Amino acid sequence: MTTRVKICGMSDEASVKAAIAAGADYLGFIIFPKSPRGVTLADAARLSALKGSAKSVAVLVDPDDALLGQVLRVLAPDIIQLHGQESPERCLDARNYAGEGVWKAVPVGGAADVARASRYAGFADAILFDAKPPAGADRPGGWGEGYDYSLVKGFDALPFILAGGLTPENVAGAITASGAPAVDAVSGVESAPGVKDAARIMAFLSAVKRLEMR
Ligand SMILES: O=C(O)c1ccccc1NCC(=O)[C@H](O)[C@H](O)COP(=O)(O)O
Repeated sequence: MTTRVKICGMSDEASVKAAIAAGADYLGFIIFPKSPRGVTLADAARLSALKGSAKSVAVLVDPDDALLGQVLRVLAPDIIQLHGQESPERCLDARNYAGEGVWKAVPVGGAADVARASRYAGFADAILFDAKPPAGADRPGGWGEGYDYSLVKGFDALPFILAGGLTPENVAGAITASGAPAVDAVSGVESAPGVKDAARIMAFLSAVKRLEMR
C-alpha cells in the first residue's frame, strides 16, 4: 500500500527541493510566528511556487476570517491544516479557503481522544493525529514527541495522517503499529529546531518506501 508523506515546516528553498526530490506528497508551511519554522505568507507563497506535483498545506492555529482570507489570496493552499482549538463548524468554514480541503489536528493522549476525533466527520476532510504538546508550550505542534501509535489503529470515521515524533528510524514501525495511510514529520527531519536536514528527509521517505516494498 502507498503511504503518503508530508514534510512540514518548509522554510527555505533547499529543503523544499530536498523534499520534492525525495518524493514528498505534501509540503507544510507553518503560518504561526511562535514556531521556529514559522514563515510569512509571502515566503510560503514563494516556496510553494516550487512544489511541482506536491500539494501545499498551510498550517494555521485558530485563524480568524481575515487571516484565512489572506492565506487564500497570497498562498492559495491545496490544504488547510487547523492546529488549534477549532470546532467542527470552524473546519467547515475553513473549507472555503482551501483548494482541496481541511485537515484537523487532534492531540492524542489516550483512546478517548481518538474516539472524540469522530466528531469532525462531515466537517473536516482528514484528521492529523499528533502528540499532546508539553504543559505550558507556546505552540501546539512540532515537539518531536511520540505516543502509542497503535491507539489510532482502526480509526475509520475519516482518513487520517499520523504525526508526532516520527523519524527516519521509527516511521516504519509507527506505520505498522497504526495502519496509517499517511505520515507527517517536522522535528525528525531537522538537525536543530527549524533547520531541515536534506539527508534525514531522504532517509524518512526511503524508510516509508522500503516498507511499501516488503
Ligand atoms: O511544527 C511547529 O512548529 C508547529 C507549530 C504550530 C502548529 C503546528 C506545528 N507543527 C505542525 C505539524 O503538523 C507537525 O508535523 C506535528 O506537530 C508533528 O511534529 P513533530 O513531532 O516535530 O514531527
